[in-house]
Amino acid sequence: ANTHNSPPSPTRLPLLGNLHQLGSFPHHRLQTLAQNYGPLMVLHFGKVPVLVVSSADAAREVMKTHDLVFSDRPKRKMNEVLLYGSNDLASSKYGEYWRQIRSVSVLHLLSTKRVQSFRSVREEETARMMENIRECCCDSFHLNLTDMCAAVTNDVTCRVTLGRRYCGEEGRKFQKMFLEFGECLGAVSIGDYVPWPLDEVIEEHARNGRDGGVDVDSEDQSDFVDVLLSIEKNNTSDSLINRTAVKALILDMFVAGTDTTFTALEWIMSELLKHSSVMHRLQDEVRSVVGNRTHVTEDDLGEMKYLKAVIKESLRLHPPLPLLVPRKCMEDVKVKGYDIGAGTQVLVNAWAIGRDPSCWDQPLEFKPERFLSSSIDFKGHDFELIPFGAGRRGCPGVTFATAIVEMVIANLVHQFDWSLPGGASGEDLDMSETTGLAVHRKSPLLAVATAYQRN
Ligand code: HEM
Repeated sequence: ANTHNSPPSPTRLPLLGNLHQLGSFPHHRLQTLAQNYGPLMVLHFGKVPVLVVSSADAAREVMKTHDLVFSDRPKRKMNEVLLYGSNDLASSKYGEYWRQIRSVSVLHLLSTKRVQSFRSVREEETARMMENIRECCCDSFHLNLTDMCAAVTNDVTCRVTLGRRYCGEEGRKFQKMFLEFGECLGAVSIGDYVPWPLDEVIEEHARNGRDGGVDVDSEDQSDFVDVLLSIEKNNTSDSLINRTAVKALILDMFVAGTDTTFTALEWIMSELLKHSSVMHRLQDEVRSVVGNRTHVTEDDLGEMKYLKAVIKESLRLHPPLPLLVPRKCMEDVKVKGYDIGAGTQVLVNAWAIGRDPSCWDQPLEFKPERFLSSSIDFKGHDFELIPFGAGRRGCPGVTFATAIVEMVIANLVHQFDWSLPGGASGEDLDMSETTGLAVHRKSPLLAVATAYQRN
């Protein structure tokens, strides 16, 4: 007898499968489909079966109970071409190579200790951003906060990974490259290899002779290229960290880290501009912690409970990667009584889970207060809030990202009062989303800053 028990599936077309049902905002359509078919359903993208996970409970089954089985990533043609043949961390298949580069990242690049060692970089780049705003904030000048958030994220990432900022002509070269790179990742096919100035950067580091001479465990401020070259040079025979792995890992920091972090900043500022009472409560907290000093330092952040609640609430409603990063099932497995076959791809709809009325009271309201009396966090233990994923493949950059986000937001609301151009009311702010891997605001966030006068 056939005992195979597949999750429910919407009817599909012979060739497209369910692809035609996804529309421009797959996370929205998949939420609607899940309301009819349940928190575990199987769609077909062409011929490929895709398990779509849409509740906290089902996400826990996939990313905790059966995490190992679901720790692979689907192979994407684009990654083979662009990301040094899937040698990067995010798209690497589950196995020994992934284990080694993951452990290098977690221990040496993204650890709490390493993130703390770059405190002065975040402080300087945040100060530079505030200075730029101060220069513009006269006569109701409209700032493009979207661009400014992108710039600060990019500058911090450049300094931490490559050792310096890239501005002017050089900066444009980098920016153009990332732009092309992003477009290619979304495209169906590309003709040629994307030119990549990373070779030059690595050569420069090697010429300066720091490779091999860095204590990879120390708290000194070696950039990621230095650390990785050291690890490469001091290789043991079973190490798989070669020059290609070094490049792929550096690239990962930009591809996985910058667009996501800057998206988070952009949505947080949007929600604050939309909800002036939340903005004022946050400003009260930040200004009372900082007292008479001119700016927020990282030491102040620990006391800012409401700031952390604002960030959580924004990531709940606007996870930068609404469907996380696809996973792949490595062997046949039973999940909540359903049979899932090896090779099935997996999408977790973190966006829908963050808005699920069975987890959240008034789910569509922006109410950071809900987190003040709750221990729910986004570190991958509470499955109703998983903007960073969870488990073995969960985001290793959480500490790195939150350090930037807290610092930038705290300073933005401490040093300035904010309003919308033309005195528009927050309710009128357009919150439309773009389509794409990371979901941005459709229109850039324009705002007017007024320097805050301490008395
Ligand atoms: C707000 C900012 C960020 C968000 C929302 C975010 C989100 C995510 C998500 C959803 C995943 C997939 C998790 C899973 O499959 O369970 C991921 C993976 C990853 N993230 Fe992040 N991320 C952010 C910032 C960063 C930063 C700053 C870095 C590095 C500097 C980073 C590096 C990575 C890497 C390397 C992976 C792949 C891990 C693996 O496959 O083993 N992320 N991130």
